[in-house]
Amino acid sequence: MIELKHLDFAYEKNHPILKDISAKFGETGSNVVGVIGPNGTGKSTLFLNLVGMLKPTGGQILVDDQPINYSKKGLNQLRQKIGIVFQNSDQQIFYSIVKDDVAFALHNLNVPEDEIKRRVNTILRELDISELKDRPIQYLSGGQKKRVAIAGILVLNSEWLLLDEPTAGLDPDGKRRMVELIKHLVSRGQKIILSSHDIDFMYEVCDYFYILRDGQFVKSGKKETVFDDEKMLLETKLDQPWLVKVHQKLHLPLYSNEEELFADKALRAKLAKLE
Ligand SMILES: Nc1ncnc2c1ncn2[C@@H]1O[C@H](COP(=O)(O)OP(=O)(O)OP(=O)(O)O)[C@@H](O)[C@H]1O
Repeated sequence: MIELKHLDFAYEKNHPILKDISAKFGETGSNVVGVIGPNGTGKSTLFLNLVGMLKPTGGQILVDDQPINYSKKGLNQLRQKIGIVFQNSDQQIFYSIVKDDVAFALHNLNVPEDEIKRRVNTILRELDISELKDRPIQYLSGGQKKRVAIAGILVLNSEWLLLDEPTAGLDPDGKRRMVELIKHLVSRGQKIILSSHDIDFMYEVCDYFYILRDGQFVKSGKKETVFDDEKMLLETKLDQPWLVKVHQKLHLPLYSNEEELFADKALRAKLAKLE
């Protein structure tokens, strides 16, 4: 579990970005946690605090009940528990060829060569990018680069995966593939914390949400309830997921994804009667 205890963070003195945030990620049994909020409210800053790249200016972060240890050794250990994929995947590319880049962190941890090969091959297969193995990263598409960046983190088998804006720049097909990938990772036990402005994408993949406004969590809850207050969402410059709108305004059941809606036989029968 990742616990935030009265977390404060400021880049500059007297200009707080995160203010007295307390939360327990993983406590509710939710495996996919969404952090949503308007531009510049501190989502990326929060993520960088969670992986120890930024140090809180107040309060603390506990991972499995232990405060983060900011020594080089402590941060290396933390990376094996929490991995992050940045919004801009280019920021975390260290080698020019895919397989070398994915192996980068394992080399740093002195994992034996044959074990590295095995893990890299397994993860590339799992992410459906085996054919990219020997390709130069600079010629890959944005979606392919994103997958390579995710592979480079997953190869560490970390318990938590932080994805900052994973659908940024992806076309509808890339977005669908990202949904599938997240669902696949979750099905094999991966815990994920996500941030994205794409509210329908977030509604589809996350099961628990934290709403961040002006550096504080103003609301948190399960996907079934956290979006029920349209006024509060508008004040926070957020939209309701379209399935929640359909539920509230047309009094249809609350579906958790599009497929559920289109597969609703009772609804289809009612609509057929109207024709
Ligand atoms: N390195 C930095 N130095 C100073 N201020 C920064 C730095 N990085 C971010 N900020 C400021 O901190 C605030 C929060 O930024 P952050 O990137 O965490 O927000 P965000 O919620 O992730 O935004 P977005 O939705 O646009 O990605 C912003 O006002 C931003 O300008």
